[in-house]
Amino acid sequence: MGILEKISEIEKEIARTQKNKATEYHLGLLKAKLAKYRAQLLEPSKSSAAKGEGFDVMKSGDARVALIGFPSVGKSTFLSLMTSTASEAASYEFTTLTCIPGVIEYKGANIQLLDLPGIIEGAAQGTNMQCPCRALLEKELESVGIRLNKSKPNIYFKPKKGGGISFNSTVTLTQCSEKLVQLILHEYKIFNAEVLFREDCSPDEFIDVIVGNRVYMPCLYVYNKIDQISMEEVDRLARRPHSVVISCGMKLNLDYLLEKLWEYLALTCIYTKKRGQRPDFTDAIILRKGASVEHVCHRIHRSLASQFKYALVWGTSTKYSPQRVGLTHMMEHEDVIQIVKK
Ligand SMILES: Nc1nc2c(ncn2[C@@H]2O[C@H](COP(=O)(O)OP(=O)(O)OP(=O)(O)O)[C@@H](O)[C@H]2O)c(=O)[nH]1
Ligand SMILES: [K+]
Ligand SMILES: [Mg+2]
Repeated sequence: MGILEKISEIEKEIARTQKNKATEYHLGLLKAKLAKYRAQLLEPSKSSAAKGEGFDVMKSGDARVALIGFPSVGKSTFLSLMTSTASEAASYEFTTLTCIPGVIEYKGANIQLLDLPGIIEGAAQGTNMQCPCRALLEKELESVGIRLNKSKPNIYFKPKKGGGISFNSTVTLTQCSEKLVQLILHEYKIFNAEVLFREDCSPDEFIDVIVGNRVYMPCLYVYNKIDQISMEEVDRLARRPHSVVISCGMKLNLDYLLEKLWEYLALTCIYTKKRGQRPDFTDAIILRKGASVEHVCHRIHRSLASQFKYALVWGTSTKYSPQRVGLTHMMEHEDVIQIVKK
C-alpha cells in the first residue's frame, strides 16, 4: 500500500470511529499514525513525482501575504488592484500558473503580496466559495502542517536520553491523559521524555508539538464577488469569524480589508530620532509585534547592539516620555527611539 492509500485508509477509519471515552486511545493512535504518514509524504524524496517544485520568489518587504484560494475567485484581479503589478485575470480556471509577487504600501510598510495558482480544481462551483469550500481549503493547509489563527500549543516537551516518560500538567486535562500521551509517544518511538501540559490541549495539538515543524500563521478569509450574491448572503459571510467580504469588480470594502490585513499582520512601526533633532516620521522601522530595543538595534545596524549604552523612548510602551530603557525593553506601535552608544 502506498502512503496516500494508507492516509486515506486512516482518514476513513477516523471518520467512522465514534468519538467517546472508549475510543479515545484508538483515535489518538490513528491521529499519530496519520501525522506520521503525512510527514513522510512531505519529506523530499528521490522520485520527483511526489516532490513539489515550489515557487522561487525572493522574500521582500516587511511582511508577506499569500493569496490562497480556488481557481477564478479573483486573486489576480485583487493583486492587480492593490499593487502596481499586473497579474493576468480571466474567466477560466488556472489562469495563473506561477507565483506573481506585488507590493502593497500601507502605513509606511511594504507588504509583499503573492498571487498564486488556484488550488483544487472544480472545488469552487459557481461564483463564491461557500462554507464547505472554506473547510476544504483549511483541510488542504492543515494536511501540510499549516495551522491557521491558532497559537502554538502551550506544552513543554523535551526528549531525553533515559528515565522514561515524565508526565505533568498545570491544568485539568479533558482531552488527553497520561496513558494517551504515552501511546502517542510510543508511536513515534519516543520512550524517554519530559512532558508538561500548561493548557488543556487535544491529542492533535500534542502531536503537533512532537512533530515540531508546524507553522502557525494568521489567516483572513476574504470572500470576493459580493456583487453577485444577495445582501442576506453577504451579511451571513461577513459575520463568520476572521472574514472580510469584498468585490474587486466594484471596488467594495477594499479599505476595510487593508485595515484588517494590517491588524492580522500585527506590525509595529518605530520612528528613530537623533539627539537634538525631531523624529524622522518619514522612514519607520517596521517590526513584528513584541519587538524589543535589541530588535530595533539589529535593524539599524548589525553592530549597534554591542555598542549600545541606553535608549530614550517616547510613546505608549513607557511610563514617562522619554524614559531611559535597556536592550530588553519591549517596543510598541509608533514609539520614538533615540539610541545612545557607549
Ligand atoms: N463579478 C465579479 N467578477 C470578478 C470580481 N473579481 C474578479 N472577477 C472576475 O473573475 C474572473 C477570475 O478572476 P481572476 O483574477 O483571474 O481569478 P484567479 O483567482 O486569479 O484565478 P486563477 O488564477 O485561474 O486561479 C475574472 O473574469 C475576473 O474579471 C468581482 O469582484 N466581481
Ligand atoms: K481565472
Ligand atoms: Mg490568477
